[in-house]
Order: sequence, then C-alpha cells, then structure tokens
Amino acid sequence: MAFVSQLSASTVRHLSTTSVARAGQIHEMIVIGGGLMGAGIAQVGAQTGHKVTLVDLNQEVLDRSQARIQASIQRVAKKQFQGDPSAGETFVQSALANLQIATQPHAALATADLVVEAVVENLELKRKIFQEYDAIAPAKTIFASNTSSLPIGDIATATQRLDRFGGLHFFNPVPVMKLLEVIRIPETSDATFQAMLDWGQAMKKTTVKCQDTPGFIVNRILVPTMMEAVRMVERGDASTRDVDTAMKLGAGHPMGPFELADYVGLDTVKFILDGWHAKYPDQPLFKPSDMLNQLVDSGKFGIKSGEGFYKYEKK
Ligand SMILES: CC(=O)CC(=O)SCCNC(=O)CCNC(=O)[C@H](O)C(C)(C)COP(=O)(O)OP(=O)(O)OC[C@H]1O[C@@H](n2cnc3c(N)ncnc32)[C@H](O)[C@@H]1OP(=O)(O)O
Ligand SMILES: NC(=O)C1=CN([C@@H]2O[C@H](COP(=O)(O)OP(=O)(O)OC[C@H]3O[C@@H](n4cnc5c(N)ncnc54)[C@H](O)[C@@H]3O)[C@@H](O)[C@H]2O)C=CC1
Repeated sequence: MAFVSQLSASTVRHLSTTSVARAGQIHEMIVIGGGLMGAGIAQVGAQTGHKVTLVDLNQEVLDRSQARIQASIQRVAKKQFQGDPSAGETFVQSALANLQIATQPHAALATADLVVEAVVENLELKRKIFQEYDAIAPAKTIFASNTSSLPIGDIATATQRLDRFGGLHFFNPVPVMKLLEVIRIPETSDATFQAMLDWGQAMKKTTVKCQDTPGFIVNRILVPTMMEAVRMVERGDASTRDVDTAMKLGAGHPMGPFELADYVGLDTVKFILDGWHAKYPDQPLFKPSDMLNQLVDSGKFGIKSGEGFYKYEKK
C-alpha cells in the first residue's frame, strides 16, 4: 500500500524501547475497517473517552458509518440520560468530538496506543495490513484483531511485535453486547495482556480470558449451533421460521439462529465455517452447507444486503 513507502522515510519516530502502553494508559486508538464491527468498536471507544480514528479504504463507507455511529450514540444517550436531555447532549457531543474518520492511518498511527483491526475475515488481508502498520507504528503500540475465527497467532506472525499482539473480540451490536473476549498467544507479554484487559474495562465491557483456540469461547459454541439449525432445515425436519420461534421461546435466546446469522452476516458466517473446514476437514460440526453457500453466492448476505434467510427493507 502506498502509505508504507510514503512513511517509511518519514518523521514517524520509533521509540527506543519496546515497553507497551502501560495498563490503563490506552488513550489513543485506531480502528481499521469501518463496517458493522469497526463502527461499533469506534463508537464505544469514543463514548468511553478514548481518542479514536476509524480507518476504511472507502470514504463512502466512512460517511455511512459516521451517520450510523451518530444515531447509535443518540440512542445510548437517550437511555442513559433519561430525564436529563442536556446531559445527554453533552455526552453525544463529547463522544463525537473524540471520533475522527480517515482513509489513511498515517497521522493517528504516529501516536496510537492501540490498533484494533476489524476488516473482512480474510487471513491474507489481515496479515498484509498488520505488516504495513508494523513498519510505521511506534514500538509502544499494541496490535489486536477482532477476528471471529482466525488464529491470532497466524495474523501476528506478519509483524515483529508478537509480544505486543493479541485478540480483542467484540460482539454485535457492540454498543449493546457486554462481553469482550481477550485472547493471548504464547508470545503475548503479561504487560500487553493486562493492558488489553484494563482497556476492556475502560470500554465498560466484561472481559473473559481466552486462549488462541478456534472460535475462542463464544463462536466455538455459537457457530456450530447455527449450522446445526441450517442442517435441520436442509434435511426438511423443520422450517426456518419454526426453528427461530422454537429457540426464542423454548431456549430463551433473544434471536433465533437464522435471525442471528442474518444479523452477523452470512458472508462472515461462511468465511468462519470454510476456514475451520479447511483446517479441520474431519470435524462434522464444521461441514459446509449448500444452503448457506447458495445464499452467499447469490449475494444474499443477510440484513446488510437486504436479504438472507429472510428479506429486509433496505435502510
Ligand atoms: C460473529 C461473531 O464473531 C460474534 C458475534 O457477534 S455473534 C452475535 C452476538 N450477538 C447476539 O447474539 C445478539 C442477539 N440479539 C440481541 O441480543 C437482541 O436481539 C438485540 C440487542 C440485537 C436487539 O434487541 P431487541 O430488544 O430486539 O431490540 P431493541 O428494542 O431495538 O434493542 C434493545 C436495547 O438495545 C439498544 N440497542 C439496540 N441496538 C443498538 C445500537 N445499535 N446502538 C445502541 N443501542 C442499541 C436499544 O436502545 C434497546 O435499549 P432498551 O432496551 O433500554 O430500550
Ligand atoms: N459481523 C459480526 O457479527 C462480527 C464480526 N467479527 C469480525 O470482525 C471483522 C469485521 O466484520 P464486519 O464488521 O462484520 O465486516 P464488514 O464487511 O461489515 O466490514 C469490513 C470493513 O472492512 C473494510 N476494509 C476492507 N479492507 C480494508 C483495508 N485494507 N483497510 C481498511 N478497511 C478495509 C471494508 O471496506 C468494510 O467496511 C471480521 O474479522 C469478522 O469476522 C467479529 C465479531 C462479530
């Protein structure tokens, strides 16, 4: 990418030590990828007082994300400051003042304490981005991926900062879901891991510690469950609608598995499943599904494209 060559000879100063941003000292963050997850992570960062730069390749994506973030912050303010609209307005304005959007990370990367990557679920793309960022980020900067399913270790080896690398896995919708999975690889230093846990708390999330195993905790259980539902419908044992109704009313889930798959994005679910199937071909829980493949092949990605297992009104 162009910015590496522009910057490698530039004034970005590499620190002489490899000490990470100290625990509780993550103030400036970059979120790479302004899609569903990146926008949510940037929003929560900004509304919890961090200085955030949201980076995407595409200015149109960024403009849409900014509008979505603004609407979501207003929703949060309405809920948190019921009966005190002026305090709510101050909250909205200070959160928005903490947020910048950019198609290039240069300026923000010179001082960032943390980079959280949330681009599409593709190993080569994530490695390429981190390799480029590694060449220009200061030594103190912690790198983390929000990957749903890829091994953090396979992404981290694109960089020279394995001790300052980890996973920070959020859940959709980020402003609402309270969990943050914090993942370490064997090389992650204790200081880095602690800084990530402390940052999770500063983001007002409940953190759980995870090893770098497929799907960490939640997705290792959730994705096979979703796929069991798809296989049940493929066999003709139940309808999509009935499975969703059953899991909501019989198991107390807020969404049925098909509603949730449409909400997550069927392209993302397919990326996850295909990656695991390639790595663990004998695991029946990770077997590809014709129904899912056909939907994705025909551009039906769920809510974001207007149709998946169900149809949605375009926003
Ligand atoms: C793939 C991966 O790697 C990992 C994943 O993310 S897996 C997916 C994990 N996510 C889930 O499982 C989500 C399951 N679904 C849910 O929890 C709920 O259906 C939901 C929170 C999404 C929506 O809940 P709902 O009750 O149907 O809708 P709604 O009434 O609009 O929203 C509920 C509350 O959340 C708030 N909210 C919802 N979306 C919001 C958003 N984008 N921004 C801000 N607030 C939001 C609303 O203000 C509302 O607050 P109150 O209850 O105080 O009024
Ligand atoms: N959708 C979900 O429910 C969840 C997804 N995740 C993970 O988060 C990541 C992102 O997922 P989504 O937000 O759903 O995807 P998305 O498709 O909504 O957004 C991805 C964004 O990355 C941008 N992008 C692509 N290449 C880029 C580059 N080189 N530089 C900067 N931006 C670039 C795209 O323009 C797009 O806006 C994936 O790894 C996914 O597995 C994690 C938790 C939940």
